[in-house]
Amino acid sequence: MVGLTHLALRKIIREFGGCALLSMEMCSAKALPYENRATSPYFKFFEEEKYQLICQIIGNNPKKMADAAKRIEQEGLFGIDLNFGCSVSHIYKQQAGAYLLENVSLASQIIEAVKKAVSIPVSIKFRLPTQCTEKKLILLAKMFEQSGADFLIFHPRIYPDRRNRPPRWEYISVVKQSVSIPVLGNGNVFSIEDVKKMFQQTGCDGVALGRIAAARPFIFAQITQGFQPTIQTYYYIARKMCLYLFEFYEPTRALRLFKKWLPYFGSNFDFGLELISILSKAKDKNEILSKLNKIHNLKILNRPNLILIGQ
Ligand SMILES: Cc1cc2nc3c(=O)[nH]c(=O)nc-3n(C[C@H](O)[C@H](O)[C@H](O)COP(=O)(O)O)c2cc1C
Repeated sequence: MVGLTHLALRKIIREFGGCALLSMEMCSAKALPYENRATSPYFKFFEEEKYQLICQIIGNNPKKMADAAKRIEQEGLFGIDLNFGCSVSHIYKQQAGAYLLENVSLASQIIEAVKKAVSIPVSIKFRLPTQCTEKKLILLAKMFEQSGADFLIFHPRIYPDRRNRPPRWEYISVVKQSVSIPVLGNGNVFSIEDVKKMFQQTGCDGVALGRIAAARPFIFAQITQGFQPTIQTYYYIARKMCLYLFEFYEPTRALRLFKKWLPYFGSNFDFGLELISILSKAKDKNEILSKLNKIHNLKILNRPNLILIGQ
């Protein structure tokens, strides 16, 4: 997730534990072969997370996507995810992301080229195509499988649906039933109960968590290991997020990333907007930490208020 699944968030998630696979921030396929890990703001990872790390690439040129995939394999990461789901308008206009759902032949060429170039797992992250019918969705999922995808991550929203419309989980079942490769469902899963519901209602093989992972990085440990957070857990996360961001990134970027993360963190609390407003006025690491020290009496919501947050 752009601006969210950076080194700092991933490190906090890994420290709590319980997560199977993690995704980096999306990388441009065109740029990726030339990225320098020491200076790139996106193509950054720790040695110890490589075994569970997926790098998502975006682009529409089969050769460039294959070259990017080779670099990811050479770096020793777990897998490659092809972004066929991004609906942000400048990406769509460049005929990449969700646009590829409307050009099935090019999408298929990309998957085939990437699969031919590497032997690590290749997944497809996609959403509902426009003017979606069940038939169109089934054909699409089958095409992904036939072209060589190892698993699918499906977010059942149509381009350009906004986030206030709920994802249509019933379409996850349609995808699941049309292929024999694993299907991970995604969309508005914000609690253990939601995870259970998604498995039960859709028959999916796994669940991909987005915004809740930023709001509650312990969610994986909570689901798979019974971790019980306390109010102190939340203060700890905010402090760690600040310290890690300023350790891993230069100060301007670190401050920007901290502020980008704040609405997700704030969504956990009653009067979260007030918390966001206080912390977003901070101008550097010390100010964030000192403001955090002065925040007391946070009231945790059972369910974070994430529905309207996001791009
Ligand atoms: C800030 C932000 C950045 C995102 N960036 C990406 C991205 O780079 N690639 C991607 O496949 N999805 C991206 N997404 C979409 C999420 O992966 C996910 O599909 C969506 O948020 C729905 O899942 P959720 O309800 O669990 O958050 C992004 C979402 C947000 C809010």
